[in-house]
Amino acid sequence: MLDLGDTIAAIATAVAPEQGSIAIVRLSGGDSVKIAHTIFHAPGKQIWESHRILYGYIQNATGQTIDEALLLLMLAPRSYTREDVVEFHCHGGMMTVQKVLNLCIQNGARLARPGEFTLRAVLNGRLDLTQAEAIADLIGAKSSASADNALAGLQGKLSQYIQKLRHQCLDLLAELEARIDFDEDLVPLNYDHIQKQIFLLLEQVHQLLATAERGELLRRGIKVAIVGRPNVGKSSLLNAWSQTERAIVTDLPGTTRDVVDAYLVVQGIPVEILDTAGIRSTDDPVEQIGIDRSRQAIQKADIILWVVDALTGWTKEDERLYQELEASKVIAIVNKIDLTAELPQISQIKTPIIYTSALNHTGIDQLESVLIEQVSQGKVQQTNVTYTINQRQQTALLQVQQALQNMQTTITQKLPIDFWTIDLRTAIQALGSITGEEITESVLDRIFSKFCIGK
Ligand SMILES: Nc1nc2c(c(=O)[nH]1)N(C=O)[C@@H](CNc1ccc(C(=O)N[C@@H](CCC(=O)O)C(=O)O)cc1)CN2
Ligand SMILES: Nc1nc2c(ncn2[C@@H]2O[C@H](COP(=O)(O)OP(=O)(O)OP(=O)(O)O)[C@@H](O)[C@H]2O)c(=O)[nH]1
Ligand SMILES: [K+]
Ligand SMILES: [Mg+2]
Repeated sequence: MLDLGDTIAAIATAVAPEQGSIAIVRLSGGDSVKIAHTIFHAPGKQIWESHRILYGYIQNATGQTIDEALLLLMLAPRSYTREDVVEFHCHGGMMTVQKVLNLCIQNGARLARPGEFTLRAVLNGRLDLTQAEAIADLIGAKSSASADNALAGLQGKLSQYIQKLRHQCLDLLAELEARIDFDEDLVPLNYDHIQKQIFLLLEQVHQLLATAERGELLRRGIKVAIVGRPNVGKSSLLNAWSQTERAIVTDLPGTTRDVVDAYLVVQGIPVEILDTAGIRSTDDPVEQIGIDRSRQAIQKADIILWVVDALTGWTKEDERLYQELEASKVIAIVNKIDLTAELPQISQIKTPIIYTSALNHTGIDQLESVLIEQVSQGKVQQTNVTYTINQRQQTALLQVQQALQNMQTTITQKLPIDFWTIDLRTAIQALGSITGEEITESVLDRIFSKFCIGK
């Protein structure tokens, strides 16, 4: 399944027509250098040494030149995968890299699966699992804060913390096992001291678990749908907020037909905003499809901005549609406050209310802070740690927490030490699964299948 003996090949850079002045094809494995010698011709007296760049031509079997290129050689173990790695730095675009990749395959390499270079880096001990997961996060980062967060993971901050916890558990296990084997020769166990140690371990686990929510927000971001009756200023709000002219604005109700999206970053969290067609009953089949899409956007969104016009306020129709929504997901927006000195009071709803003028760009700051408050709902705790855990790591840490809590009970009930160690071993195993010290192939598959090809 892992096929570590193969030499793998992939395009390591993004492939797009007429884009990317340089593109990289990468080889890793025992035959990399042999394949490189076959297809790459370096004129003159250039030396094939590790961490050197060679200049030359990539040629096919008939001697035809495919590209003028640079070759970077990184010999085992001084490479990303710790295997022999060869990179061809070719011309960009679509055709050349594809031809060079094919040439590598014809000469004995196999196409790499998604994440397979990084998988090899893990299996060869250069990265642990948390670092590999951080690499996928770094590539996928949509805000500077999420990139910083991923980089902290890549630099091993999270894995050091987990290793420290695991070693504390292992030390405790050793102490307990010594009692099982040579009870008579040792001083009696100090129960209070052991309970204290477990308490401290649990506190650290709790600290880590508290980062999960923010981690999820940073990685995944949030989706916000702007909805409401026609002409209340939904598209104007999208434009004002994103400081673009993404959406068409006119004074005609029913202007927006399709869902229009814009992307921005709020307090480090990537936010996708969806502007939707105004909801009303209509005979126009095109408008009706747009309204169906508004309803789909409502389903997909984490937060719904329900916009009303300050002049008309909260109408019966608003009330009817609002009843269909999940109130905890809604923020009410009273827009066009520049048109009236008397702001409508909306007493019917428990949802937060923000007053804006898309025309004058007012109320946007307040909208942002209420939005972040709403999505985190106090669950995003500010801790002094820079890294965050992902869902897989959270699941494992919850197992650790459960096992340590079980152990507390076992001790309180004065059960024999053998029972304590069972719980402790469970905790140790779960901690090991986070960094990859104790891991199964199916877990590896699940993690690396989410990677892009060439990484
Ligand atoms: N062209 C290119 N750029 C790249 C990568 C790459 O693989 N190729 N990387 C891929 O992710 C990242 C850099 N990561 C790398 C990590 C380690 C080694 C490496 O050769 N390490 C050896 C040698 C170190 C040394 O000589 O001191 C080692 O650690 O033993 C290379 C790249 C980002 N940029
Ligand atoms: N005075 C004032 N006018 C606004 C404001 N926001 C929007 N408008 C105007 O209201 C009209 C409708 O704005 P849109 O942004 O197209 O409204 P919409 O909700 O997207 O409309 P549909 O897509 O048709 O549902 C336009 O003439 C806007 O210029 C505001 O804050 N103040
Ligand atoms: K409109
Ligand atoms: Mg609109």
